[in-house]
Amino acid sequence: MKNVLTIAGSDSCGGAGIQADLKTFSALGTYGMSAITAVTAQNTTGVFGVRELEVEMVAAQINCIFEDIEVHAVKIGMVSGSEIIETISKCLLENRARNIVVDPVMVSKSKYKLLRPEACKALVRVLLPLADVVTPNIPEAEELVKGTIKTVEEMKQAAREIYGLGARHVLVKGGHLAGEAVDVLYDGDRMLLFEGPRIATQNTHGTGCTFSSAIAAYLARGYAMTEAIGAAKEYISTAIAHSLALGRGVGPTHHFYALYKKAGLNDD
Ligand SMILES: Nc1ncnc2c1ncn2[C@@H]1O[C@H](COP(=O)(O)OP(=O)(O)OP(=O)(O)O)[C@@H](O)[C@H]1O
Ligand SMILES: Cc1ncc(CO)c(N)n1
Repeated sequence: MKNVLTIAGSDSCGGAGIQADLKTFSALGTYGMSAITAVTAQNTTGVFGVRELEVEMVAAQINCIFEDIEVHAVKIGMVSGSEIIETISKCLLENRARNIVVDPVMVSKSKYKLLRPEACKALVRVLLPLADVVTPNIPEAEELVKGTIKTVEEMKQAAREIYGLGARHVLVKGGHLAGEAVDVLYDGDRMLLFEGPRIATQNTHGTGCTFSSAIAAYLARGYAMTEAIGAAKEYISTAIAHSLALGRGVGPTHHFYALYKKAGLNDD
């Protein structure tokens, strides 16, 4: 069994954050562990409150895990503020963490700020150099390059610029553009496209969390980066294709579709 750690925020409605990450780890045959950075009161219609954890508690969670259990990959999601960012970096360096996937979570689909605006610089300076891959969506990539992105060509240009900030691979996700769901990967040398059909659904709560966790799970299982992203793209596409119309807003993706079908269960 390969073990994967998520360092992220809790989403009370279970569609994004820690909860999406752990479901993804399980669905992909890995053992999931978590260090919670913040608790959000959240449902499919929005985010209604956030409480950050004390940095000592964030550090204690991470250190406890590394002291006791081998960690084959780490996914970093919502980090909330600069102090938490510095703490995570220190812990991961001290514990020689490997296969680090950084999802630079900034704003929720419902437009709530999940990263303090002043913490963006710390995220770039401290977390990007640790990242084997960083996975910004279009608004996050726009914030990182301080420009607008409307085409795949502009996604490629942004990937080049973000690579210059220190991550070993940059995956700019095209979920927020119209047309096919195209993601662009740059490794400092090659530019690769990962294409999937755009699925007509409003239920895309937690797609970014799920995708980055799937990449971490496949890296933990020993896949090379390009193969891990390809397999994760297939996983997120299936999870979106069978997403759940839960709640009154943007519903979550379906992590266990194949298992449900095998067990003869219905989504209702
Ligand atoms: N409607 C869709 N159909 C098919 N693929 C999609 C759709 N929406 C997003 N994707 C894909 O899902 C993955 C996650 O990308 P997306 O840009 O949605 O992440 P995100 O905005 O970070 O999500 P989050 O809501 O968790 O912040 C990417 O591979 C993207 O191409
Ligand atoms: C806790 C949490 N992390 C990430 C996201 C992604 O948007 C979210 N909605 N909530």
